[in-house]
Amino acid sequence: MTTVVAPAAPDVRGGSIAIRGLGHAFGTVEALRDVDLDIAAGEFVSFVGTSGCGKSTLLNVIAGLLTPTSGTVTISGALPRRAYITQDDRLLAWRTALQNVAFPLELHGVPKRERLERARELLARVGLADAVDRRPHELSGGMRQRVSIAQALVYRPAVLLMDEPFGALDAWTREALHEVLLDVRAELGTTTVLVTHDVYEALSLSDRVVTLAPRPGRVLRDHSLRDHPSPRDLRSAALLDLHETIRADLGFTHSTKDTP
Ligand SMILES: Nc1ncnc2c1ncn2[C@@H]1O[C@H](COP(=O)(O)OP(=O)(O)OP(=O)(O)O)[C@@H](O)[C@H]1O
Repeated sequence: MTTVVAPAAPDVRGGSIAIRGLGHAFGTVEALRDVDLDIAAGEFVSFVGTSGCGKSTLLNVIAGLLTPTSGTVTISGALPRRAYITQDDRLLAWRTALQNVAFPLELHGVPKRERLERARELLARVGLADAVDRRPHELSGGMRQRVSIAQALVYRPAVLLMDEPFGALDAWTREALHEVLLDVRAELGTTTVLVTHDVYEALSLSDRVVTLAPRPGRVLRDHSLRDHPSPRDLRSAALLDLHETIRADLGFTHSTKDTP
């Protein structure tokens, strides 16, 4: 799903996110408790944690789709443009890939020629230049997900929220999309929050990896990767050590280094 929330001045770059004393309960299920987190404008932060620890709930609160039971989320900028990508695409079945990608621009009155040009450019970046005229049912799951990613990026979001966007993709497509994401982020200064189960993915993309503890979900640790500039060698001793530390945060006791 891709939601574009609000238009903003064209020069908006990034948007900082301040989370204070955040808690959320679904009835008797306490999903989040006392989450305090600051994400700077332009920063790339990943949330990792075991299944059910509250990652999606936290992202949904940041997206404004859920009202927290307690605490606040403040995103800087008057009306920062936010885009949200989940694992399931929500493309419009009767529209071509090009028309789907152009759709957020259409909603905000961007002239037709410009919106189609931008949509075409984004589709080319995600490797779908040859599929612009196909409708969703004529695309594979991975291709549909790439259309969703292009649709999220076409609007040049100040804040990009992603919930397992690459989970269903093959390794090559995933790697290619990582590069697109890093390039777009470098160009636009987009503040990016990624929920992922893949610790390597988090380590290769992020400025910070935040681990969450379950029941109730809360911030366990906040690991900075500022000292590891991109592109990163995930086989370097320092990153393998950090991978182990994050696994230990999540309660895994067997080291991947022990695996023959
Ligand atoms: N709509 C809902 N109603 C009731 N409980 C919910 C609802 N959504 C989430 N929960 C519960 O809140 C907790 C956190 O769920 P959430 O989906 O945020 O976890 P997650 O870390 O994203 O999990 P996963 O990695 O498996 O996607 C879980 O115990 C879940 O069962």
